[in-house]
Amino acid sequence: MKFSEQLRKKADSIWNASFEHPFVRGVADGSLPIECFTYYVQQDSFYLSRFAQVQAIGAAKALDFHTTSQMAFHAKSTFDAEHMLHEGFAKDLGLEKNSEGHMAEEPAPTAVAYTNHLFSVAYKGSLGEVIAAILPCYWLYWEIGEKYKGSTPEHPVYQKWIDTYGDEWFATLVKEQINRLDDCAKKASAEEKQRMESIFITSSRYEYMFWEMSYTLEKWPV
Ligand SMILES: Cc1ncc(CO)c(N)n1
Ligand SMILES: Cc1ncsc1CCO
Repeated sequence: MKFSEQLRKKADSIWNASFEHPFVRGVADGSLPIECFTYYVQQDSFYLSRFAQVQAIGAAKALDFHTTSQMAFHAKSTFDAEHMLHEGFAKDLGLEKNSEGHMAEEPAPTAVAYTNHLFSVAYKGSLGEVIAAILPCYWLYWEIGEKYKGSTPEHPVYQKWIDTYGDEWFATLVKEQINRLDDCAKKASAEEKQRMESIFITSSRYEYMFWEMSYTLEKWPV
């Protein structure tokens, strides 16, 4: 079994919890309160701005020219996706970007914790560990897109979100990173692969927590 398949299997119960989360189900059937989605878009705009920085650190960590170029291309694609997806939402939902170029008035505890996890891996880990950290973000959304492709939430904003992650351009990016994970794993020691697994599980847990954060409109307690 490929290393990516092993990780996917280990994360299965965590990913199933995401598929069934009321936020995800609510987008698919149109029942999600719009204030939860607006809050999600703001926090996700912050998240993706940090995600692109982590991809760029991955570009710098790559050991060959081609991978550096591809990782930098992926950082640019994250910006393009954020722009494409969230710009439309911003108009519909009445949101604006701040001086850092994202929409969160204040990043919420889970969004800060998740992006700090990504940064910690990016600064101290190998490229393989960086890919293990960012892969659940790609792969989980791809599976959500595939799962809910046929849904028609009768809400233009929710429909656009489902269509984006069910689209072929996204699938191509995801498959490339799954292959990169397997390439890195082939060259990694047993200890490094153990770290990659643990990092992948942590990111999977944070993906679940990101839905919960959005559904409950999480705030700092003080
Ligand atoms: C939190 C989060 N994870 C993954 C994606 C999709 O890449 C996203 N937009 N936001
Ligand atoms: C993971 C992800 N999310 C939005 S775009 C993208 C991939 C950018 O390469």
